[in-house]
Amino acid sequence: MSTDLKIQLKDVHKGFGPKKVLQGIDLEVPKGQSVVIIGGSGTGKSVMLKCILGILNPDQGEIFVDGEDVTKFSSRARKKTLAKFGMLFQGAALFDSLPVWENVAFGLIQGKGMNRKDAQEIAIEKLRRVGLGADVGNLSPAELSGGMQKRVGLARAIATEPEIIFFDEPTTGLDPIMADVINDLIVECVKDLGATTLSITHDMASARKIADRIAMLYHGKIIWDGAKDEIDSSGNDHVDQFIHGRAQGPIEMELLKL
Ligand SMILES: Nc1ncnc2c1ncn2[C@@H]1O[C@H](COP(=O)(O)OP(=O)(O)OP(=O)(O)O)[C@@H](O)[C@H]1O
Repeated sequence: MSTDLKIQLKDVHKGFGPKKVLQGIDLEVPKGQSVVIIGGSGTGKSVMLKCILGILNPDQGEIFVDGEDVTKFSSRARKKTLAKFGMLFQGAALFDSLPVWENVAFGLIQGKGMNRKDAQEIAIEKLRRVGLGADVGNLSPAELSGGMQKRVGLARAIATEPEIIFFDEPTTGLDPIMADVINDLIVECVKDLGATTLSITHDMASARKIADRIAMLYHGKIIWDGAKDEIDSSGNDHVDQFIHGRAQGPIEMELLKL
């Protein structure tokens, strides 16, 4: 594998019983690039991310992170690799039992063993980076609006200054303007860090903003992969239907089968 590739999937398959979800995924994410995976509900976007993170084991295929096949890792080696990742989950996934600053500092304290005082300082700096004042640090996540929670989730994702960041539906549940604000922040923070990112979303406005490259997942395979500027002239009917959100077209209604 080329050293310029941060993440590489080769012929990855994953199913659950008779249900085939991933059916030969090939994907390359070069260092410093932001790739967004689009695709309908239930097409396997989350399953793919979980395979890369080692939460799920693929049935077949290889997944390289920095040239190492993570599917063959021991749990200790996997933990080391996970330390390279930051994640912004759908719905921000914050712990209501912890104040905001401690949510942001979680990876620093638990993952890196940093003392609480230093971790708190970094957390407040990261909160500031995403437009939140130090006072927000002492609130409970339950006291925040959805947009603020996403900011906190982003601050947490960048707190350990990871080499790779996964964004899982980063704009879900936000109004279009707040979504755009979060997209801008994501782009800025990723640029600051020089991070490599892999994101999944249904939101084409978000994909267009945060991606260098877009890949579309359909029926277990990447059916189109190109620079984001090429997506409007992809020449692929499935891609066209998806990006224009048309009910009619070659894509079957996956929902009917779920
Ligand atoms: N642990 C599991 N056990 C059984 N089936 C699963 C499991 N995880 C996912 N699936 C199935 O795999 C398929 C793909 O799910 P996945 O969550 O990856 O879809 P997705 O593309 O991320 O969808 P969405 O955009 O709606 O979040 C679904 O049919 C789902 O039911």
